[in-house]
Amino acid sequence: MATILKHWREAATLIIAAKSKNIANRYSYEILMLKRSGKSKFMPSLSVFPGGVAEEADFSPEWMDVFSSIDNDIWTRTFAHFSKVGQGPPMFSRQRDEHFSKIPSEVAFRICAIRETFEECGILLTRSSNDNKINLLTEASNVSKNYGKIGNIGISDFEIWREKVDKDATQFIKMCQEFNMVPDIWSLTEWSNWLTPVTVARRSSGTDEGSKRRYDTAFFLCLLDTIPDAVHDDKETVHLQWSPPDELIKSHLESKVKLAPPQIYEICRFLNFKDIEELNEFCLTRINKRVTRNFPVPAVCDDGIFILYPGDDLYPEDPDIYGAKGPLIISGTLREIHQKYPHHNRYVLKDKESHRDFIYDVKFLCNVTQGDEHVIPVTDLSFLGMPRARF
Ligand SMILES: CC(C)(COP(=O)(O)O)[C@@H](O)C(=O)NCCC(=O)NCCSC(=O)CCC(=O)O
Ligand SMILES: Nc1ncnc2c1ncn2[C@@H]1O[C@H](COP(=O)(O)O)[C@@H](OP(=O)(O)O)[C@H]1O
Ligand SMILES: [Mg+2]
Repeated sequence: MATILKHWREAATLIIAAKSKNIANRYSYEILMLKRSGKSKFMPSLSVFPGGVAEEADFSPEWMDVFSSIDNDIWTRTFAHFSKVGQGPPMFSRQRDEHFSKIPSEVAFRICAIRETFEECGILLTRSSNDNKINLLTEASNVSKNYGKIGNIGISDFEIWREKVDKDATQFIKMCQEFNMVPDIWSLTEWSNWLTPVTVARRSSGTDEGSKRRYDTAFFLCLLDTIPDAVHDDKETVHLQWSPPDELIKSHLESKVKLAPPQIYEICRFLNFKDIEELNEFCLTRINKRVTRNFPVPAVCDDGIFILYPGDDLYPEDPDIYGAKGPLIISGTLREIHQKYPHHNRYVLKDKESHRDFIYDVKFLCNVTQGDEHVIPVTDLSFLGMPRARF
């Protein structure tokens, strides 16, 4: 069914925000980050949300039976909801082989995100038939909380199944059958979608055959009412941390944590929500909304390099997603360009004057909403003691 396409691979990632015990924090929740191994071919040593490449097993028609055996009525309504929720970005709406189209891709990529999270950090987001009420996405008016549910399979089975699922994704179906449970797809909000830029893929693969190192990634968000036990796998991931969004950004700016632009962009969106309950309410407003794909377009100007995102005045009408054309060249200095084209959704990577990466918030400029009505990232980090953006 080709989750490995000609130009990129399809993947899913899960942002987990859990209610914090530390009431002294400015933000009432903490976000889970996993540091990737230095041996990883893609984004080595960077901190990311748990996630990875989609497998055929995530799209298996066997999931139909697994879900309907838990609660046929809820599965029927959930299936109906996802089948008519509106056209999402291409990775959700594209045609697949019939065998892999039996469950909606909105369900399959949620299964992928939940499976990868279980493999990489041991958080198991599942519901069993004993969990009396599944909050139905389709009945938003009746739902006031959409927090995730952690499954319990007993300590002795836990690591055995984690290992099995890591080796073979079809084992996730077997595990759900064995313990009479289903992935808690209902608690995952579709949050964003990022397609890796061509230049990044070329850099990390070392060749022009960058398709293995490009990902069309569905980002989901799951809220938890308490911080669960979690341990990194010590293979693909070497460190695990929970941090409030402001501390994560601060750590990044102080070079204590290395983050890539998509993760920075997403964490800066969270800076809009101080309380996890505000975040929950925002998620409930997005139940019937779809995200648009974020395809970053690098641009070179007289004194620097920056990345353009959709909605920016300079974002191309027909972005070069296959990398056939050269880099976008824009004449003028960064300062001139920021003033001449005032609708910003851009990230300044380098300025030639200082011959180093920008630090502080001046890096990241966003003052436009995108087509999907999502919140925009907070870019003025002066409340963290960082200098204000200047041009
Ligand atoms: C796709 C992943 C979940 C990792 O998959 P794996 O199988 O290796 O575990 C993860 O990489 C991910 O979350 N990707 C989505 C974001 C992405 O593609 N990042 C690339 C960042 S680089 C960038 O945006 C431009 C910056 C630059 O240096 O030019
Ligand atoms: N011990 C380890 N150290 C570094 N990378 C590892 C690893 N074990 C697995 N991986 C890499 O993690 C990726 C699988 O991640 P996921 O399951 O999240 O999709 C694979 O990358 P490639 O797909 O680039 O080969 C695999 O090579
Ligand atoms: Mg991974």
